[in-house]
Amino acid sequence: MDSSVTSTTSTELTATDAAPLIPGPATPYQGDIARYWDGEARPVNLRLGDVDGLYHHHYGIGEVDHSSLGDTEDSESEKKLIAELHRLESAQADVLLGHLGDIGRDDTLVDAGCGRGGSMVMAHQRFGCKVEGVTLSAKQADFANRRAHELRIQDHVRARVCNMLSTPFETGQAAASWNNESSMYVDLQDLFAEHSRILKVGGRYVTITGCWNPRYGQPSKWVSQINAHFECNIHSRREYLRAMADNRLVPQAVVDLTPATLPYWELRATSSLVTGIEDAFINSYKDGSFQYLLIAADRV
Ligand SMILES: C[S@@+](CC[C@H](N)C(=O)[O-])C[C@H]1O[C@@H](n2cnc3c(N)ncnc32)[C@H](O)[C@@H]1O
Ligand SMILES: CC(C)=CCC/C(C)=C/COP(=O)(O)OP(=O)(O)O
Ligand SMILES: [Mg+2]
Repeated sequence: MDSSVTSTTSTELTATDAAPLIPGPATPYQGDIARYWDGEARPVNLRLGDVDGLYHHHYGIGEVDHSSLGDTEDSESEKKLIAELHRLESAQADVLLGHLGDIGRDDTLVDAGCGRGGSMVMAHQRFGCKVEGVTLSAKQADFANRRAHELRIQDHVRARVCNMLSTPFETGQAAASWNNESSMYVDLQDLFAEHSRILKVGGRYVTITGCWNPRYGQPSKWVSQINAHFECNIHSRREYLRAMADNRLVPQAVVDLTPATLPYWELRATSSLVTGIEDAFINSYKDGSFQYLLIAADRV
């Protein structure tokens, strides 16, 4: 499924009718990121998504339900472990959506860096509203739109190939917007300026992100390893708060999800679907150099 590497170039992203063509990546870096996600087909993402059709590219939170895993190693063990990892990833999205505030059916939400669209589907199922997503990857946008069609929610859930720093949304159009593990690919001042523009006054912005901890001093070797693995640039916690303050986004909740995500990583490290990045997350969360953070902010 979806395993081929795209043949498009950085300047000519293609899209289907469902994912209308928007001008290509603004920078060569964005072209690299578009190619990265166009070519991504890791079993740890596809097999988890196959559990119930919600395809996530983010990590999990919450206690592991050991009773769901069974006591003995048998042919079903791996299936149970995959289902449990997926449950924890969906729980993460649930927590993010729970911080969006009161959302009505007539509202529009924006998912910046929407991936294959799992969070968008969950948002629509929860609020009944429109959800607009943007991703640099034409493959991801097509995938998300295909899922929306299969679920017959294509009138409410739509992904587009688009740079989240320059979106087609009207000023003040969004009741709420979010980045779920997608803010480490962009400059935060530019990102929050765009969220601030598209959010209505009184609207809510939420991010769940990995950030380096200023108390550690500088990005640790584990943080550098995660950056290299995903071609991203993890920001510090301080940078998030400063860039929000500069762009009329006032934190209403800052939640350290690090203790809540460790069980997910420790379980994932025992699975056959490991990708090799598990130790970097576990070690950096444990030595305090890296944090898994939720920030919910009011647009004032
Ligand atoms: C780790 S995935 C997260 C996907 C999704 N938020 C989720 O939780 O499943 C990162 C996403 O950010 C997107 N992204 C990175 N830079 C972007 C940019 N400048 N504009 C739009 N999307 C971007 C990628 O295309 C990818 O979909
Ligand atoms: C918290 C941080 C720093 C996240 C970096 C962004 C990222 C790649 C998220 C997970 O994507 P994925 O679900 O495709 O990754 P994996 O294949 O490892 O599950
Ligand atoms: Mg994943």
